[in-house]
Amino acid sequence: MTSRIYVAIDTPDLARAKALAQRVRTHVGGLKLGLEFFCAHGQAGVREMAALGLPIFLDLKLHDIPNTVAKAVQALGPVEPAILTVHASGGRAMLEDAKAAAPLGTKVVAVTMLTSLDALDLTATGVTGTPHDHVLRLADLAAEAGVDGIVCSGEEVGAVHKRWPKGFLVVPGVRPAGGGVGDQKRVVTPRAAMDAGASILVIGRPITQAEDPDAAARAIAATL
Ligand SMILES: O=c1ccn([C@@H]2O[C@H](COP(=O)(O)O)[C@@H](O)[C@H]2O)c(=O)[nH]1
Repeated sequence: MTSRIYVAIDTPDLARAKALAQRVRTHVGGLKLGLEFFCAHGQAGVREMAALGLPIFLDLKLHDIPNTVAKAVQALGPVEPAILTVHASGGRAMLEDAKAAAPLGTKVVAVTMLTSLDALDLTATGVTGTPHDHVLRLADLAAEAGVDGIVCSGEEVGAVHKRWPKGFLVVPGVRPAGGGVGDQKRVVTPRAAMDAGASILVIGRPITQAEDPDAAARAIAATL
């Protein structure tokens, strides 16, 4: 069975990105490339990573007015990522236009509340209510707009899965039991996220910063 782990290759170093991907490829289902990689290497870099033969998750978290996001999604069309992120808080029209502009085979998923934020951070941005409520509100908006799914933490994924059983639910901010959390605040274990209904997990540093990334990926995969 294909692994549900997408490894976050967060580095501006193309050679290191390729080497990491090659080391862990038998234990992961795809490669997640984010802002750090894309700002350094753009679409040419994405193509080089895609040539390794694993699905590409392009995590650019697009967030702008509908026309600008739609044009950006269109411009990304040639790389045909398997998954592409936009921010749910961009609003319904932006989400609809992003989905309409994406290639047919690309899942557009909407980031709800970053896993690096907690309740205090949310309040500080002027949003009232709990992270749970906020994520569910944005998940409903994403479903109504017709995108394929959302990104949320493992703390909310169970509730979202109940409301949107067919939604493609992406969970980052996962950490093996006892592992360092770094800048992540809403964290669960990989197993807990899968049990709650995650479609895929995004895992970066617990694999890429490990002394032996291959062994780390294998150990995490064995818990699923
Ligand atoms: O809410 C979000 C959305 C995206 N991410 C991304 O996932 C990885 C997580 O990396 P770790 O090293 O496992 O913390 C990273 O690329 C983020 O940009 C997220 O963490 N939270």
